[in-house]
Amino acid sequence: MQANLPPESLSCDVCIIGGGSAGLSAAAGAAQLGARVVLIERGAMGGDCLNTGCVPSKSLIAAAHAAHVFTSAMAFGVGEAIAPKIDFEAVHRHIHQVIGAIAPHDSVERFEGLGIKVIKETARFISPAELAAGHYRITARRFVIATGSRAVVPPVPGLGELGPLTNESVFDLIERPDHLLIVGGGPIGLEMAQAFRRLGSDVTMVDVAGILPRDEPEAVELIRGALHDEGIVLYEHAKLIDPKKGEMGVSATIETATDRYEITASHVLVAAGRKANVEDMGLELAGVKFGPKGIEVDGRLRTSNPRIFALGDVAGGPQFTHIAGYHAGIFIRNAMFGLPAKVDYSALPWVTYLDPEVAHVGLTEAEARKAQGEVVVVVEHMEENDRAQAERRTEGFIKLILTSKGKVLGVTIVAPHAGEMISLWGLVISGKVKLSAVASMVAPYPTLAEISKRAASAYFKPKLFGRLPKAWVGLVQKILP
Ligand SMILES: Cc1cc2nc3c(=O)[nH]c(=O)nc-3n(C[C@H](O)[C@H](O)[C@H](O)COP(=O)(O)OP(=O)(O)OC[C@H]3O[C@@H](n4cnc5c(N)ncnc54)[C@H](O)[C@@H]3O)c2cc1C
Ligand SMILES: NC(=O)c1ccc[n+]([C@@H]2O[C@H](COP(=O)([O-])OP(=O)(O)OC[C@H]3O[C@@H](n4cnc5c(N)ncnc54)[C@H](O)[C@@H]3O)[C@@H](O)[C@H]2O)c1
Repeated sequence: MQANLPPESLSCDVCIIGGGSAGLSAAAGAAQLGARVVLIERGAMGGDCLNTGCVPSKSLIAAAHAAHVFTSAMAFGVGEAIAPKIDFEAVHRHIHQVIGAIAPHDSVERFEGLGIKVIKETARFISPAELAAGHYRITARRFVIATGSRAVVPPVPGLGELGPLTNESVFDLIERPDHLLIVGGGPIGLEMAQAFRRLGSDVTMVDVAGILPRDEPEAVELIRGALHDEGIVLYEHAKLIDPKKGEMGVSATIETATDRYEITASHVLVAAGRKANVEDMGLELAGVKFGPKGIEVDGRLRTSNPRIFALGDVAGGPQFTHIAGYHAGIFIRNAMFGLPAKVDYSALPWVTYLDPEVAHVGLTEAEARKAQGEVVVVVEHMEENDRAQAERRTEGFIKLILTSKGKVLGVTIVAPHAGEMISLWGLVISGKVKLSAVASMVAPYPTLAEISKRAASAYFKPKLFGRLPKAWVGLVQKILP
């Protein structure tokens, strides 16, 4: 913060608010194309993903996976049934070492090295074409709002007063919670539930609706069972009532359609959805419209002020780091190359990093039926996959949603490393690759990824081994010497 300095005017081609995944990608792209770029970030460079989101959560999950190996190795004849000793301070150190290892990539120094002026201040529009950040007054040909989102504390009386953990504080814990109560069963809540459970915490989760509402019901069912088997207590379609500080930490009532449960927990984590960061930014002065979901944008990510774009979580669409990067690409094509590029989410992938992972791309069966009417569904189970058998991980499946002509509309995979396997299907959808290409590819044996070839082949099986091919083969065999 540079206090009491006289106002300094800056003029640039692109001024970006927010140094998270969206803002950093847009800044790097524009600067490398020769634009004069100013980037304003009030907090830590890297935003949520690096500091309080993807990176710490996946690091915690990696620690939890290591712990789980101890208790699951017996099935292979390895070890004995003992819970591993968890040094939670060392887990915390591991998480922050990983953040530290990635941080230079998102650092002020790296971006200054690209010729970008980085200002560590809070930005606020003062007119449709000017903003203030500290003592700077900045005018730009184009502005980008990439201010991200934050956790919502739902309006449950008493919950806010508890000062619950959110993604901003949970990775700062240096002591393992004895009993973690998680409010919200979306991807954040579930990933944290399994990770903390595997590291030895008791975990109770409550969701007003059902868990993972955007995923295929079969995937949700499988995950529900897996979490239950690991000892996570899950209340769905349930209400949290009257949480308050008690002797054990926090006490509360959970009410389902049929029962009421009194619970106590040592810590509460809120993971009940996100709110776009739109406040106190002078958006009204800039003529930028916004609503409860975030800033209103058109297909080219332009706001109601055509000089100003909104990217990433703040733009009210899907909230993923890869979408923030994708948005930055759309901005670059529009603002730098003058191309009318529009967002297209038809090949949008997402992965929930549970064990097994739940990976999806494109439409779900319900969405496809709504959009297309009739669809063809192919399901192949991991039981049929030799590698899954060898690794004793046969619980998952792949589900393809196809048109009657075999065009791929959507795919879900539930399996270890499903997130690594889903990219193939993203390419199939976005590149309009034929299903027959997947069916005829040579997949290395034995890999979990063979399940994709198997599912694609299953679609052609009735045609391949049907009456006509048989008749043809019969004829050819008569002719062949
Ligand atoms: C626990 C958790 C786990 C996640 N895991 C995954 C995952 O595995 N995979 C995935 O794809 N996504 C994941 N996400 C989502 C992902 O983190 C976000 O979608 C992504 O970080 C959004 O990037 P962004 O640039 O839009 O916003 P952010 O990263 O939030 O960046 C916005 C930046 O703007 C700054 N800012 C805000 N207002 C101002 C202002 N007025 N002036 C100056 N600066 C300002 C903020 O300080 C912040 O640094 C996860 C999120 C959470 C919370
Ligand atoms: N693996 C990933 O890619 C990943 C991981 C974490 C987060 N994210 C991103 O972050 C976003 C936010 O995640 P999230 O899990 O916070 O939100 P979410 O909106 O996905 O899920 C929130 C859940 O909280 C429940 N809920 C809402 N109010 C409640 C209340 N009063 N009591 C109990 N439950 C309540 C909802 O029913 C819902 O199931 C996701 O949409 C995703 O885009 C991605």
